[in-house]
Amino acid sequence: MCPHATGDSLPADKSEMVAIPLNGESSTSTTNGTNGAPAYGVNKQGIKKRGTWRAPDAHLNREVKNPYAARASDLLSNLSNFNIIESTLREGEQFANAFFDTKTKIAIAKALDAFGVEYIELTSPCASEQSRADCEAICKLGLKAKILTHIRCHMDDARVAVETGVDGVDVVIGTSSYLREFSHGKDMAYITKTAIEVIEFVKSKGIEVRFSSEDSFRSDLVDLLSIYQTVDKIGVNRVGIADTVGCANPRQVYDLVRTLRGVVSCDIEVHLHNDTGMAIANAYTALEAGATHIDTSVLGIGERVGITPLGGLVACLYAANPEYVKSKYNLPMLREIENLVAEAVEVNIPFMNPITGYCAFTHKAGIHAKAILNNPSTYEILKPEDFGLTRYVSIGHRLTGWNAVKSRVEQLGLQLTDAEVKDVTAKIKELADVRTQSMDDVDTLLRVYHSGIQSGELAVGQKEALDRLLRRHKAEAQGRAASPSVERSD
Ligand SMILES: N[C@@H](CCCC[NH3+])C(=O)O
Ligand SMILES: [Zn+2]
Repeated sequence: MCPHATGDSLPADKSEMVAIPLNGESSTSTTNGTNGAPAYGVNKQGIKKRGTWRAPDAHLNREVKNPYAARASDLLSNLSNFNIIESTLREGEQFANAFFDTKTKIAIAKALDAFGVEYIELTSPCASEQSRADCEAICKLGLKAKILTHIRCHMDDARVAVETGVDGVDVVIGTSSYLREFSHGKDMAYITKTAIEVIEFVKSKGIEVRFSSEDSFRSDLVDLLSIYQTVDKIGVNRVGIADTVGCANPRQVYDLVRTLRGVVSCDIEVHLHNDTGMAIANAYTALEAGATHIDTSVLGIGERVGITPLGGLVACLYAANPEYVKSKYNLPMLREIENLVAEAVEVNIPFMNPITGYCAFTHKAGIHAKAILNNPSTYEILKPEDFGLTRYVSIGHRLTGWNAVKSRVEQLGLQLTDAEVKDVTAKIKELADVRTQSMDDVDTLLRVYHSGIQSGELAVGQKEALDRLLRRHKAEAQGRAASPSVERSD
């Protein structure tokens, strides 16, 4: 029997886990609710004890260290085999503040291509004459990414799209009763007939074609599966699911994608709006359920609050499989792309943005700082260096700890004992109770403290002596600022 099954010996990272009994259960009847196997370890007396957590499939005598490790259903998962359809130049153009001139569109397309997205989706050439010209210009750039354009499910649009030089055409039409009744006014029979016509026409031109419903999560499931099955049979390359109003939750996304995966053999794309903040989670779960393509935009810009953001999705998928994501994309380019788009649409990068938010790699609390300095993985799931960024430990505040201060002392090349570092840390906290200290303030304090110790004017615990040294330093600095001529040698 593997040691974990006895509950006596656990991997170190599980040793602090507490087995939580379900209501009214006896220890021996504890099950995981699916196969009758004990979900939690029991000792000989049948009493659950601290540290007796067991993986649900431990009864199979397998060495299972990670409760989230792959299960049979994970064979569907495309977390390590997906494509990004980057739609900043289509969905993103629908952001209220977006206006992209040709030069900006080309700069964004080139940056996305250098980052490594598999597809770039462009506004319909039927939207305006400039949109058509820009689409043609981007097709001529010779990028590695495939270029798609996005059209209504209509032959007039399809005829224009196939002449632009794109690698594929993304066709969309509303299927929910809301959109059928209040938007285009067509029934499912008409939609199906037109979809077949458009798909066969685009295919006849030798380019990719995707058929997507719109407002999929408020569409009738039978209608959806039936039209997807029809277009799959005539050889569509991808079918698309769109959470157009951002109403779906991860379980609904999993269920719909999983069901569709069993019905069609073509690729499955998902397009997820972020109205309730679910867009990244929904994209993740769509991949788990077997989706193959995810729509993104830089910073998530799009209609209303937009769609799955490229950076957030990359962060989430990096956490799932860092090596795969690193091998696929030029991660250090992410910051440049986000800055480019932020500037173009005149917004700031949100402070809580994954990866590039201004404090994404800043550690503050003393306990965190100490652990981070010993091993960054303690409080970081993303490695800043993989994104060309740097970790920062903030120390000029009342939550600071002496370990973080010691690290700064060493960076500055100062020699202080641990007792002295603790002493100067107390002073930082005292000052930070009045106002947060800048890095400059902290460095000055450390230098003054250090020279006081060196000269013998200061010893641990001599608060008044330290205050005197600080006052003297301040006066000298002010004197230098008031009479700069004393610095001159002539
Ligand atoms: N922006 C539209 C189009 C979706 C097409 C899927 N890529 C929507 O959210 O429904
Ligand atoms: Zn959309």
